[in-house]
Amino acid sequence: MAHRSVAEHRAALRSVVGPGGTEQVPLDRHAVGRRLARDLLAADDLPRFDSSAMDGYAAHPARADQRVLDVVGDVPAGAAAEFVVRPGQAARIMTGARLPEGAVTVVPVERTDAAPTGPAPPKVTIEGDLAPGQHIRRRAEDIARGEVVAPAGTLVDAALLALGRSAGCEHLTVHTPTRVAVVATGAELARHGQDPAAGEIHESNSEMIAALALEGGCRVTHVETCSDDTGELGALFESLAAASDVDLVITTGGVSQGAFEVVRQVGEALGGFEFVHLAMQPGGPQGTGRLGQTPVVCLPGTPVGAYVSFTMLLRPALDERHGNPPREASSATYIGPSRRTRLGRVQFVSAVVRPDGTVSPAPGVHLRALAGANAFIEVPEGVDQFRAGDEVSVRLL
Ligand SMILES: Nc1nc2c(c(=O)[nH]1)N[C@H]1C(S)=C(S)[C@@H](COP(=O)(O)OP(=O)(O)OC[C@H]3O[C@@H](n4cnc5c(N)ncnc54)[C@H](O)[C@@H]3O)O[C@H]1N2
Ligand code: MOO
Repeated sequence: MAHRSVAEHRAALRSVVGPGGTEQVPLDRHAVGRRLARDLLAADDLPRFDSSAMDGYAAHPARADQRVLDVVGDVPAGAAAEFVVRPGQAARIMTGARLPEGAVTVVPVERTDAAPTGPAPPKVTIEGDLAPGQHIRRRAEDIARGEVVAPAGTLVDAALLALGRSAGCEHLTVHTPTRVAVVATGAELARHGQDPAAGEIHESNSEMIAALALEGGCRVTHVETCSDDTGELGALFESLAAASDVDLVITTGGVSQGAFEVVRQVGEALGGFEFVHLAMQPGGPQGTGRLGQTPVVCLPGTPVGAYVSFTMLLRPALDERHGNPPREASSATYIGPSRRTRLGRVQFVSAVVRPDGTVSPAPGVHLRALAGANAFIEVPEGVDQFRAGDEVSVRLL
C-alpha cells in the first residue's frame, strides 16, 4: 500500500471532489451561512431619497438669523409631500420621511416651541442655529444603485440580509451546497435505536459525518449503514451513483488491512479506486474513487480517525468548493504533561485551547477527548515529543 503525506492526500481529495457550482437563491434567511459567489450589487439607492433623521421641522429659513417660520404642512413617514417649502417656511416631518422639496435643514422638535403631538401649529419658533444640511440623510449616502453591497466571498448573515434588502436586492448568487451521501460500513454496527447483539456496537459515525458535512456547508441527502457484505455495498453504491441528489459519497470503515474490508474490496473490484496509508495518526488508512461521475471519499472506521480525516483532509476541499476561506493553523503554548509521538507521521491530539493562548490535551481518550476538545494540536512528522512551554501548532475546531 502506498504511503502518502497529509498534503498530498489533501490535494488528492481536492482533485477528486472538484469545483462546485453556483446558484441564484432568494435573499432571505435560508441563505444564511452560504457564501456569495458573485458581488451583490445594489438594485436601488440607499437611502432611496433625502430623508429626515429626526422628528421635527424641515425648514427653509429666508435668512440665516430667521427663527420664526410658517408651517405649511405635515410629512408623515411613507408620504411624499406635494408642497414645496419656500423661504421662510417649514413642514412638520417624521424620522425617515422623505424631505419635501425646498427644505434645507431639519430641526428636532425639542429645539422648537411646538408640542410634539397634536395638530401642526401655524408657526414654529426655532431655538439655536439653523445651519443647512443638519439631520438630513442624503439619498444614496450609504450605497448608490449599482454599487457593491457585498463582494463575492462574503458570508451571508443577518446584517447582509438587511443591507441587501434595504438596497432593493431580491436574489443572491451563492455557492451551491454539495449534496452528500454518508455510508457507514461494518458488520458490527447496530443502527441507532436497535439493541446491539453480542459483538455489535452502537453505530455513531454516520451521524457524526453527516453533522460534519452540514457544518461544512453541505446538504446531507442520504445517510446509510451497510454490513460488510460486498453485494450489499455494491448495490448501495450502484443506487447512489444513479441518484440525482448525490454529488459526493463519503464512506467510513472497511479500508484497512483485515480480511473483511468491504469498501476496499468493492472499490478495487469496481476499479478507479485508490487506497493509501497516510503519514497521519489517527486516520491512517484512506481511499478515494468514483462511482461513474460521483466522487467517493473513503474514511477510516475508527470514529476519531474518521473525524480527523474529515476535518483535516476533506473539509479543505469542501471549503474550496463552497467558497469558504482556508482555515489556517494558529499557535499556542503547550501546558500539559510531556508527551511522546511517533516520528514520520503527523499526529492530531484532541486539545483545549484557552483564551490566554495556552493549550493542553482534552481529558479522556478517543471520542470522550474529542467531544471535550475545541482544537487539535498538530504535531509535525519530524517531532517525537513535546513538553510544557513548547509553542505548538493548533487547529481550532
Ligand atoms: N493490520 C492492520 N490493521 C489495522 C491497520 C493497519 O494498518 N494494519 N490500521 C488501523 C487503523 S490506523 C485504523 S484507523 C483502522 C481503520 O480500519 P477501517 O477503516 O477498516 O475501520 P473498521 O475496521 O471498519 O473499524 C475500525 C474501528 O472503528 C469502529 N467503527 C467502525 N465504524 C463505526 C461506526 N459507524 N460507528 C462507530 N464505530 C465504528 C469499529 O467497530 C472498529 O472498532 O484499522 C486499523 N487496523
Ligand atoms: O488511523 Mo487509525 O486508528 O490511527 O484512526
